[in-house]
This record gives sequence, structure tokens and C-alpha cells, in this order.
Amino acid sequence: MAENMTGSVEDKLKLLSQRFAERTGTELNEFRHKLNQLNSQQYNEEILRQLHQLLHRLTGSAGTFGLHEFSRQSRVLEQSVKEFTQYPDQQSNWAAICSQLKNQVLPQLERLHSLLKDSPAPASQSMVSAPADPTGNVLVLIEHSGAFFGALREELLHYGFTLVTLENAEQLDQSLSPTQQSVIIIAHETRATCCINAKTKLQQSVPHLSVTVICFGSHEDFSRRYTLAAKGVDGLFSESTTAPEIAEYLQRLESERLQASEGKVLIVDDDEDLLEHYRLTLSHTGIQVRTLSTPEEIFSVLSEFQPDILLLDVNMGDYHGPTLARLIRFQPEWLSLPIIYLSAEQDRTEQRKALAIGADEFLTKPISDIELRETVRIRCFRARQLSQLLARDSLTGLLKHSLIKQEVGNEHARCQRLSVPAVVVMLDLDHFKKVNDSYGHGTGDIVIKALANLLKQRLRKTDKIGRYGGEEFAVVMPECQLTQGEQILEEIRVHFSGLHFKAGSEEFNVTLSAGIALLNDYPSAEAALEAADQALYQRKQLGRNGISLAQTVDSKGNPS
Ligand SMILES: Nc1nc2c(ncn2[C@@H]2O[C@H](COP(=O)(O)OP(=O)(O)OP(=O)(O)O)[C@@H](O)[C@H]2O)c(=O)[nH]1
Repeated sequence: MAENMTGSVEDKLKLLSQRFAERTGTELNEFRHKLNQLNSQQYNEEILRQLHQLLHRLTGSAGTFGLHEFSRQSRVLEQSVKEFTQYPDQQSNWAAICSQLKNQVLPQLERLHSLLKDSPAPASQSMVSAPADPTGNVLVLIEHSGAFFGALREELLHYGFTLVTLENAEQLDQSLSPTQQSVIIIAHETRATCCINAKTKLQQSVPHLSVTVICFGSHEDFSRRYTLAAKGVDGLFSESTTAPEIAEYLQRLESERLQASEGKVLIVDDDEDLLEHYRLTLSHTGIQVRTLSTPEEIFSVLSEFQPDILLLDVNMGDYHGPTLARLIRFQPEWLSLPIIYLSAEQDRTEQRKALAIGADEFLTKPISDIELRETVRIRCFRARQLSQLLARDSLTGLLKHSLIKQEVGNEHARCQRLSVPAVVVMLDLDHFKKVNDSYGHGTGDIVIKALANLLKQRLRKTDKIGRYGGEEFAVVMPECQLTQGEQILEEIRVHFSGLHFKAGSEEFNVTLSAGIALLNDYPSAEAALEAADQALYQRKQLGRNGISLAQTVDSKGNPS
């Protein structure tokens, strides 16, 4: 459906809204016809259920397509129809129900229909323009006399930040390119108000821009710090904070900002137009979206897509969202997946009941585009933070053993499915026991962290790095041939051996050895890991400080 649409996202959303109005018009017409045909002698329980379902669905979806008054009126009518469905003895009261359906509900359905026709063409809600350069980040230093400012500027330049120095925050808007994604203003606390004013002005003119204000000052006074936080200052450093500490903080801010627009969401809803609307609205802001209009495929999509969160419609024809949530929780790997219900249900008791069955939040339809975007963005961000905390090794920040093994498995499956090359690497520090014995465990930890940082810095964002054991690391490099992998690892080996470590007055170097295997050459991820490990072992035997390629084996297990 979406593939046939051309033009901008706004045009596509408008087209979806028009399609929704047309489809709804037809559905309402059909129902008016059914009500007209009702026979007061012939009990028809099904029609009440269908009518309630239709109104419930329209209440939820109309607002998303910009038909707010229609959604409100539909909700009122839905409530009346719900009361009929709860009549104590429907069958014996059927003649009375029929008469009310014809005399009260039918005219209201007609009014609803005319509302549809009279509504102006719905516009999409405040579409944020797509980021031109999602990684762009600039630091703006507002000049201040004193040694701290000058030294900070020099140090930050070493780290490779894009730096602008201004005398005054008011000049900020003239110094930025229109595609700029993020600005971090660093100023003395005496300039806080003027920086916050500049931030407000900037965000009004460039809505997608992330602006952070960080101040430095010399005091520790609680109430003064509280005042700065109340003004909107995002961070405060004392003048004794070192440049590496500030650089680390800025890098963390940047990686959190990037993470905030990197979510993955799976949406399950039986309304295909609504799904397409959600997909367009979210993917436009950088969130990866998968949609399913029926849940039968949900487990394979969950495994393959690995979403951060799941948005689940509550009423989907034959399927019930809370039952699906319970089913998903049958599998331990999805126990902590955040599930958010999407429903027009406003009854708090019903919402609580649904939440009790394995979900985390309830979003009440109609959901505005802004609410959808913000909820999904925040939820994905929190889910990622939490899973990082669980998945990452605390010393190095790399993936833990079980997680990197899982990544090797995922990549192996992808290689087999798409016939793309990928390599797996086992990497180990040489004579590391000697480092610990000679310089102490603390210094050993610094060496392990240095290698982890070097790997993070030099490998691609798409490569997965894990701490496999104490001083052993595993890396998966997708879309990579064996020779390419060997070349990259060789550069890493050379750079690592060039690092100078200090322990008291002593300086020393450490080397590493690695074994590499092409995932495609092995029937399973385990076999490829084993082959890379064997190659590493061989390298150690041959004299360390080098890279060895794994031998490939034929179907009988013989070297080929
Ligand atoms: N500092 C520190 N040492 C660790 C950590 N985990 C494991 N180690 C040490 O790593 C060393 C590994 O020693 P071995 O397995 O003998 O290997 P090696 O000395 O590197 O020798 P080769 O691998 O053969 O070159 C042991 O001394 C472990 O105590 C850690 O988290 N921090």
C-alpha cells in the first residue's frame, strides 16, 4: 500500500486521511442499511457487538486522522451502544432495543456520517522536518576571562569536537547551519539567563534542534545550583573539573542524544491505514518501525527485528491484545520487552485489568502524532538504557559474553539468509598475567579498558564487540570479507602495541593476538567461534602479537 504512494510524507499522510474518511463513510452507510433492515421479531445479538466494535475502532482512529469532532461524537455513541450490549435480558427486550436502535442510534449514525463529509481535509499534525545530518553536533563556548576557559578550549579541540567561540549567546543563531542537529552551549554561570534565552529562541525557530546549556562556576551552594536548574541549565561543573571529565560527559551526552532518536518499535494493529499513519509519523523522525496487521507472525518478527518496545492494539478482531501480551511473556526472552497498549478504551478499570496482563503502559486512542512520537521516543530510550545496563560489561562497556554470542548467532543467520559475508574474531591480550603480576590488577584493568576503547573507536558502528572472558574479546563484523577483517585487525594490533602504559615510573607496552573466521564457512555460529578460537590458539603457538586466519573445513570436517 505505502509503496504506491508518492510525494512528501505530509502528502502521504493526507492521502491516508482521505482514504480513512472514504472507508469510514462506506462502513457507516452499510451499518445504517443494516439497522434499517432490523427485524424486531428476530433477535440479532451479533449486530450490537459489531456496531460497538465499529464505533470503538472509529473513536480510536478518527483523531489520528485529524477528525477530532468525529472521534468525540463517535465515543458518545459508542457508550450508548455499549449500554445496549449490557442489557440484562437482551432477547426478551429485543423489540425495545430495536426500536431504540432505529429511533435514536440510526439518526446519530447519520449525524456522524454527515460530520465526516463536512470535516475539512485533515492536515497532518506538526511534522518535524527530517534531520539532514543526524550526527551533527557543535559545541559553543561563550567566552569568559580566566584560565579555565582557555585551557578547556585547547583540550576540547584535541578531542576533535566542532567548536565555535562566541562573545555572546545572542549571536548563536547566526553561527549555526540550518541542518545542525545539536548544540551544547558552555558558559560561565553568570551568563546562564542569556544562554537559556538563546536556547528558547533557537528551539522556537528550529524545532528539531537539541540545545543543552552547561555552566561552570566556582561555588557549591545548593540554593544557587537549584536556581540554575530552575532556569533550565542542564549541567553544572565546578572550575576544578578536568577537561577529560568534561569531554567524557560531552561524549556521553552526544551518545544519549543519538540513542534518543534510534529506537525500534513494532506496532501490531488490525487497522492498516492507521498502521501506515503511525509508520510514516515515526519513521520520519528516525525511529525504525515494523508493523503487523495480524499477530500470527509476531514471534518471527520479534526475533528478527529485536524491537525496543511493542505497541499493541487491544481489540483486533479475532485477537485480544492482553492475551497476546500474555502469550509473548510465555517466552523468557521477551519477559522484559516493554509493551504499550493502544486502545480507545477509557474505562480506568478496564485499562488496569489489561495492564495487569503483562504490559507497561496504556495509550488512549486517538493519539496525536506528537504524543505518539514522544511516548515512543522516551520509551525506546529508557528501554535501551536499561538493556545496555544489563547487557554491558561494567569495566569496558562492551557486550557481555552471552550477548556477544547471541550477536554471532544473529549474524550467522543473516549470512545464511542473505548470502552476505561476515567475520567473527577472537582476540586476546598477550602475557597478560605478567602485566597483572608486575604492575598490579588496577593497571591491568586500565590496559583492558584501553583495548576496549581502541576497538570502539576503530571499528564500525555496525560491528559488535564483546568481552568474551577476562582478557579475551569477540568481535562480529557484518558485511566484511576475511581479508578486509584481517586488514582492520592488523591496524588495531599495530595501534594497540604502540600505546604506552604507565605504572609508577615504569612505562610498558602490551600486544594482542587474534584469530579470524568467515561466518559463512561454518554450519553454525558455534562452529565459527570455535574456528576463530582455534586460529587464536595457533597464533599464540606461533609467537603471539599477530593475526591468524581460521582454516575452513569441508562437509566432513576436513581442512579444505
Ligand atoms: N586486571 C585484570 N586481569 C584480569 C581480568 N580478567 C582476567 N584477568 C587476568 O588475565 C590473566 C590471563 O592469564 P592467562 O590466561 O594465563 O593468559 P596470558 O598471561 O595472557 O597468556 P597468553 O594468553 O598465553 O598470552 C590472568 O592473570 C587473569 O587474572 C580483569 O578483569 N582484570
